[in-house]
Amino acid sequence: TNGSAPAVPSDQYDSLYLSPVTVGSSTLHLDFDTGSSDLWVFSSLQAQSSLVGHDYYMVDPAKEKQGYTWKISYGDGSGASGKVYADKVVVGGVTATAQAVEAATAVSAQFTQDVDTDGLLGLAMSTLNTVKPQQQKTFFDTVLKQLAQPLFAVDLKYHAAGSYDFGFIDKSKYTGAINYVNADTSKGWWGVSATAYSIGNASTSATVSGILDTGTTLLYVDTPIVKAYYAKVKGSKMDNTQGGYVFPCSATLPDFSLTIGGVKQIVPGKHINYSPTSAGNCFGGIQTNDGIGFSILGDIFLKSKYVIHEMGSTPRIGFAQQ
Ligand SMILES: O[C@H]1CN[C@@H](c2nc(-c3ccc(C(F)(F)F)cc3)no2)C1
Repeated sequence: TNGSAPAVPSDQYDSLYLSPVTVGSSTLHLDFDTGSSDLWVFSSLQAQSSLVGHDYYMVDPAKEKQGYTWKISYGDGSGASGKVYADKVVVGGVTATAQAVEAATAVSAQFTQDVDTDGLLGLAMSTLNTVKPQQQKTFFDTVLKQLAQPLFAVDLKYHAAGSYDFGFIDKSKYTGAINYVNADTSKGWWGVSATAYSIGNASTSATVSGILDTGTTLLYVDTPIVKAYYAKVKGSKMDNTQGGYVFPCSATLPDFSLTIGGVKQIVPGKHINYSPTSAGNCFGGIQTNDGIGFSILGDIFLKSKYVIHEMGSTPRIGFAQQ
């Protein structure tokens, strides 16, 4: 079976995208994350006070994987931990009958406060799964053999609902050719590399290696590239209080592109105005990766494309223009 689930922006800035998932007998709204590999949910194991505003998984003790635990932390210091159950998970009509469901016993304040997010569904390689004593499969790995094609396609949109397709490529969601490159999955992520970047009409040769990450809001690249970009934005500055580059909301933002597989993957300038700040200017969608040594191609990069993640004998990534 194949299937498709909507990806709905959680707020007016596309901070994250939420998709409906049936877990056991509950329907939750999860953040599909191609940068991690745990399917974890808010659950009835938590204190009632932590569940206010959230949908949550009613655990069935008979389905517990006795002695299994999980604990995960994310780039921003948020995180969660808990116990593991084997239960039915349905995404867009695609059913995993005994999927490892990681039920939270504790979640960080950032998650408790984000009342729209009821958990995450990881879509990176299962080698990054945090369950002990035995690593568990992602939803995608669990359903892989029942899919017509071993792939899922990501169609995140700018200030609009998009979708995640499982097992098929939807021709109505893109124009032009799909440009495929091999994926570097050796570190557990969907890794790609670019041979150049461009700011407006000016192109610069550079090696930009990065991971595709639907769970990260912005586009994080090496500092010299960030500086070169905002040098083209009048009135922009690095604002440490706001935690990144900001600019006047009226500024005209140049397009940015990364050349992947010989094809320029363009991020429209409009997408790079992420949100207004509390200080009356606007926060950039391109920010520095703080020298972590690789780029994070998050939603700002992804939301103008249809991106196919194919787990064939050689993992590939296909880019097409929305
Ligand atoms: O680890 C990397 C894998 N992908 C990135 C990711 N980060 C989150 C996240 C979602 C929601 C929240 C909160 F609700 F604000 F707490 C925090 C982090 N989801 O994927 C980082």
